[in-house]
Amino acid sequence: MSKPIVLRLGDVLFAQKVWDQFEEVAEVVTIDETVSREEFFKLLKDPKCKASQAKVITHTVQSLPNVGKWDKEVADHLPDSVIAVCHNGAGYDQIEVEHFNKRHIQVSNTPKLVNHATADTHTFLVLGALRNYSYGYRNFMAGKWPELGEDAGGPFGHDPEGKVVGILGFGNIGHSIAKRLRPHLFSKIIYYNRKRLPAEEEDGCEWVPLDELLATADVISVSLPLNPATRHFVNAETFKKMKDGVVIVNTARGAVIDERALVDALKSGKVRSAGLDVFEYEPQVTKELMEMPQVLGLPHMGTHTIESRQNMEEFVIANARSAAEKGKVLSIVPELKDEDWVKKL
Ligand SMILES: O=CC(=O)O
Repeated sequence: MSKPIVLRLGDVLFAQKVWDQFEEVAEVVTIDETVSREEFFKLLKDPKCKASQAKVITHTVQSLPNVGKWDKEVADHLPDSVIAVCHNGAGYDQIEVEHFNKRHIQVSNTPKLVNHATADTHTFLVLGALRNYSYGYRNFMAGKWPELGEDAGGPFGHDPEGKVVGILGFGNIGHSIAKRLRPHLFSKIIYYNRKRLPAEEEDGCEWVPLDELLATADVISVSLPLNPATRHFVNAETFKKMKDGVVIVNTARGAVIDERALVDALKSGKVRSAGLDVFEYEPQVTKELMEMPQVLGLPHMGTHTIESRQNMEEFVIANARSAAEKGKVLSIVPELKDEDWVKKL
């Protein structure tokens, strides 16, 4: 019997050994992540290219600049043989799931494995933004300490003790963030999800209505996935409802916050400082945001550790293997879980 064909779109950084093991049971066809969208479509239709008979496709964000979003056009170009797209990442906003749903193609992501690294990054940004480290660091790196004196001109920051943290989006990563923030002695950690969690899943945090979170949190931690319902969830109107001098931290997706409104809120002082790992138009960053000393920024490094990336790559292979061998991925994205065709798999 011939081996199922797995199309790998994108580079392997850490999990080559596991890919090699997978190749004992699957025929892996690699397409370089630099392939253009048109070229990718051509390969999918070319009967001489094994990609045209793929059963499973693995996908990384590295292909995004060239192949672009996985939208209706991509879904429509996939051969009928494809049953699953296995994405490497917890966030899968690059894939418009509804179009794959229509074709009964499963989409999987890599939840949970990113929790620790993302929550560590988040904690760094919360403490750094509270303490105004970005001011001092920028001046320090520019060699201005001698001329600017104490702290190289950085204004005094704030201690976490006694402050309220409000987590927007209390999922896996939100829980990991709460765990890491608790030892820093914030007075209270509150959260907002559309649905309140059962008490035993709240980890000592308290659900509050959205407006109450906005009005009472000293630090707002953004941990919502990006989808049509959460795009610009934080916008000019929500900023108005926040405390004056609030600190905003985002390690989820840039577009959950309206970046233009954030710039205005930082300019007016409504937002005192921000810790940002993600940006609405990344890798482009609004110039004004980049230049503000009250912004502690990172170039989307939330999961940038060897351990996390290795775990994620290996889990993509586990998903692909499960799809190739059993017809069903291990971690189907939540939007598809309750679909009848998925339940029958
Ligand atoms: O941004 C990182 C991820 O989605 O895993």
